[in-house]
Amino acid sequence: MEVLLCAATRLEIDPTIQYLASQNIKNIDILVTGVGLIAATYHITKAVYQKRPQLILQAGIAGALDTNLKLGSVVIIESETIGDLGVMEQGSFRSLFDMKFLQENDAPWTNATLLNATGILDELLLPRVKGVSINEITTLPSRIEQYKDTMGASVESMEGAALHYVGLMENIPFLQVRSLSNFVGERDKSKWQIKEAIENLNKELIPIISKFVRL
Ligand SMILES: O=C(O)c1cccc(C(=O)CC[C@H]2O[C@@H](n3cnc4c(=O)[nH]cnc43)[C@H](O)[C@@H]2O)c1
Repeated sequence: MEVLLCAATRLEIDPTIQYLASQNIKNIDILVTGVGLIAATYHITKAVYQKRPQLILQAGIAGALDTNLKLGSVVIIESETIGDLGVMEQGSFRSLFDMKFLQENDAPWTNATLLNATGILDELLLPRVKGVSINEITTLPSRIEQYKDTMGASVESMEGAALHYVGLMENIPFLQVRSLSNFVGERDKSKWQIKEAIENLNKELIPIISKFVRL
């Protein structure tokens, strides 16, 4: 099976890149997309057309919106939304669905979410959560509540929805794996656990990859 493994930054998947190189494993393409939805969408789409992978894995760190989640823990994403695509009007946020630019089940959306219904999640024992992707890293408490309460999201990233959108549109199985480096809204980086999150993410990645590819 040809697998495309992508991340926003090389640092996030560097231990896995090193491992794959040390084992001389060739049927996994590595893609560093850059940070953000636009860069991720462009680079994933380009790689899909050039390589036609049978599985796209996106791995990275993320912020936890749900304070019951543990920093450093690894989760898989069952659905994605885009948190800040719309308009702030009279104190409340209206999404493209609220504005009627999109219907909730227009492809590739299912009930206004980008759902991973490929069955891949069933093969893994990791906790499943809902993700929200944003362009502007969230700091406002009211926004955090909105993403949690209105969108049901537990984790926030800047690229997840790009993977789900492209995977669904191109009918390619995909999996988003995230490790929680910080609580959303916490800008004091001394309280982030980036090192632990990257270590734990990469510890999970090799067993996940080996489920789909002979290593
Ligand atoms: O500061 C560092 O040492 C460092 C090392 C590796 C990666 C980073 C990043 O900041 C990566 C940005 C990447 O992480 C996701 N992310 C992480 N926390 C959040 C958050 O609270 N809200 C949104 N996104 C988050 C995001 O997907 C970025 O691509 C820093």
